[in-house]
Amino acid sequence: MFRGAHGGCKAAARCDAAAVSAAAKEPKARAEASAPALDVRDVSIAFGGMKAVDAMSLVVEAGELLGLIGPNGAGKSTLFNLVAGVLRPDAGTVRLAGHDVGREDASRRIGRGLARTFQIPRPFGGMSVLENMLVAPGGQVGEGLLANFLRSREVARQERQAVERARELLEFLQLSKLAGEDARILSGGQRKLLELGRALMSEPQVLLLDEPAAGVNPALLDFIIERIAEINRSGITVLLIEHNMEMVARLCPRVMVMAAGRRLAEGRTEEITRDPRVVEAYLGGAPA
Ligand SMILES: Nc1ncnc2c1ncn2[C@@H]1O[C@H](COP(=O)(O)OP(=O)(O)OP(=O)(O)O)[C@@H](O)[C@H]1O
Repeated sequence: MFRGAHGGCKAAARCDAAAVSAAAKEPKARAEASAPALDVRDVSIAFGGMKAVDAMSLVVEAGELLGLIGPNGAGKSTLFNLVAGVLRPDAGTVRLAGHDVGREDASRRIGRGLARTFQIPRPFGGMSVLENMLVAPGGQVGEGLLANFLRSREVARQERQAVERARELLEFLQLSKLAGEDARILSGGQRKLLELGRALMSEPQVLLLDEPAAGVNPALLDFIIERIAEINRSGITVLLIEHNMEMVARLCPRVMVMAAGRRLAEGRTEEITRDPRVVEAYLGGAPA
């Protein structure tokens, strides 16, 4: 992704959908044509007897940008962890492009085209912004060390490609000027952008975004919304957890609402956000 035939993103604002996604068009993990990008069925997990996710089902069609909303503690991030393979469900199935990934760990799921961001981005301090981009997803720094050890022309070529891709993504995210800076100097919003860039490095087909607007100033918020829209237009399926309803309204034609671990409502965003049950859940009432 973001390494299009045009030779990269010379101007971030012009980094269009064609440049955005080689990945979405290159069928890395070739999907069954009709299968949803993500299909979660009756998934549950309990922590110490408390059901954080309770028989939750959710379908995201290929190319869709679905919002996942709900009050604090509803189970949204836990659901992401179940989809990403960080947590194993007590019951239920998770399918990516038709493949049951229940037995696969997080790195296998990344290999199937799944990527995610975290609610609180934690860039590697002491490393530059560019170096952060080059750390394998999940922080597998060891891969870089091994690559150094086994250096060959092929490895060197792959590394050059990765650096090129990282630079294009930084351009796309307007972080190029900061490429050589220690990632610790980034603002909250810039950290969110770096997190997004790191997720895009693996050329995902399905992207899970956990509150990309949290702690972002209004000026940067517009830019992040625009970039997420561009990523989705490139063909990448997006599942977006967000409390910022402006972002949800602008990006998501459809939303799923969770409360107390369960699906509370689902449908067109403008209708769902007016649904009295949803309003009640946000005001602290328990779901019916
Ligand atoms: N590892 C864990 N151990 C114990 N309880 C957990 C764990 N992870 C989540 N929980 C609990 O599960 C419930 C759901 O939490 P989760 O973070 O998934 O909610 P959320 O909808 O993402 O909330 P928020 O919008 O505040 O991020 C909460 O009660 C939380 O305290």
